Amino acid sequence: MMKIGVLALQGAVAEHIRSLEAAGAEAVAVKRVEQLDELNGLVIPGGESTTIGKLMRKYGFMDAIAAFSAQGKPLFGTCAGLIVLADRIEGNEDAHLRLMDMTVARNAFGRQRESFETDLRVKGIDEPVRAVFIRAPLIKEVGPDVDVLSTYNNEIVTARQGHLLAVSYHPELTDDYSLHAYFLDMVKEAAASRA
Ligand SMILES: NC(=O)CC[C@H](N)C(=O)O
Repeated sequence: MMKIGVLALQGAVAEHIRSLEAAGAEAVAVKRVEQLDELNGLVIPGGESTTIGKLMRKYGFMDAIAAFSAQGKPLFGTCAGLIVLADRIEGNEDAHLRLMDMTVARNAFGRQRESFETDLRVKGIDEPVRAVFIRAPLIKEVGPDVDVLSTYNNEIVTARQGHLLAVSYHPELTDDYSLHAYFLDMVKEAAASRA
């Protein structure tokens, strides 16, 4: 069985663990870099990206996750986790892991629409995906290696670059496990190609 970690420094951790288990994976909360060695994939959850970034630096996760990614092990960033994966953040803010070739805007929906739910069409998933947006970021620009998997009002909200998956919403807050299942497929493929 594939073992997937959820970075547990801040944010929606338990919900991701539940969704990963429902999709058929073994899931664990990750608090120490040593745990990464035993994982096939890692989720970076939603929460507050500045806080997550600070704690990642403090506990040595920046280099450890970069090395994890360099082995081709998949990463899945949701909401704040998407911001953490991005190479560029609008507004002169320092980026964090800089793994995905994209520019993101934080809190991009403004006050009127701080949070809402909708059904999204996601490339590679047959049924519409239930998505909860909470003070969500948007992907403003992507490089040539990034595949856009879904848009909302013509703005990019789901993207994939090889073994890296990013969504601007919270798929873990619904009973729809299709994105976690999609990520689990990415993890299985990556593990098979490393074997
Ligand atoms: N729900 C979320 O993860 C929101 C992300 C948060 N607004 C940030 O910029 O980090």
